[in-house]
Amino acid sequence: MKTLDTLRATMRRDQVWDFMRPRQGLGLELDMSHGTILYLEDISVIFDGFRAIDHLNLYIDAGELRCIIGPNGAGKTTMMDIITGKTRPDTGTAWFGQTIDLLRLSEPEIASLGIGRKFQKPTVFEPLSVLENLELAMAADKRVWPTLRARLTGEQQSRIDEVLETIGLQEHRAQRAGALSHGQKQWLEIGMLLMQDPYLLLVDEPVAGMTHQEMDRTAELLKSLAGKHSVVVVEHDMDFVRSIANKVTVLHQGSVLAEGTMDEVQNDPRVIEVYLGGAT
Ligand SMILES: Nc1ncnc2c1ncn2[C@@H]1O[C@H](COP(=O)(O)OP(=O)(O)OP(=O)(O)O)[C@@H](O)[C@H]1O
Repeated sequence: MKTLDTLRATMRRDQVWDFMRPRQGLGLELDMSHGTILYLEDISVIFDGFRAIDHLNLYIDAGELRCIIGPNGAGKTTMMDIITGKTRPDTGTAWFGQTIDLLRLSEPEIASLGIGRKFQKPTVFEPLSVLENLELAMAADKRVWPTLRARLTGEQQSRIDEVLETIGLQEHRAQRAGALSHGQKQWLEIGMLLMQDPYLLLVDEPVAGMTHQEMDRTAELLKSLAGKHSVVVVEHDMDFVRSIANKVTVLHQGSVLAEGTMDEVQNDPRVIEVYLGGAT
């Protein structure tokens, strides 16, 4: 644990761990009794007169795995930014479950409610081992720090083992994160988010730069998370989307152009015209 102490002394936790903060202190309880975890309704975002999001409506079910596709500039990143509180919409509403108004909460508060975000580039701590990275993610909960300093409790150890198995890095637990392949780093970062047991995971272009084998493994991983978590994946790789998606939402010019199974959206003439073209 010496390395962890050194890191704690040098890093600004509020910067690095905002997205991993434990859900505590807000007194807000997620109510998914209607089966929906996220409601974005009539959302618009205007940047310098340009409508990046235009009357967007999007509903995500509890436990579903949703893929969001769309051409460059369609508003996918801006939509994720609204969910996490990074960007405030000019109009519209964003509810987490039945009762939590996301637009009234700060970015760290939203993260602490159990909305985790994985950006495209992996941001693991390269000098630390896989295990230490997961311990650190768990240590985002300050209450765990005194325990970590001594030894992990049985429960904490089992949680780490469970996550290591989910991300398929059991054999690499002692390996330095910097020595992992690109794909393994991405899985480790997903594992770090899982240590916080998020309700909703937002994943941005998870397979960019991956080998085919890594893509297959990532598909399995994301599919295994559905049910236990709601997962929203933004991805350009159509083969990958086809391999994981039940339901696909196509964004275009800041609103939903089409929604349905991969076959439905791929055969939708409007989608073919603005996005897919001959690319599939
Ligand atoms: N801070 C900003 N100021 C001005 N315009 C912005 C800002 N952020 C995004 N935009 C514009 O809003 C539109 C939507 O951008 P966004 O990044 O959400 O699209 P995207 O679907 O994620 O695209 P990509 O697939 O290329 O990542 C784009 O035209 C972009 O240039």
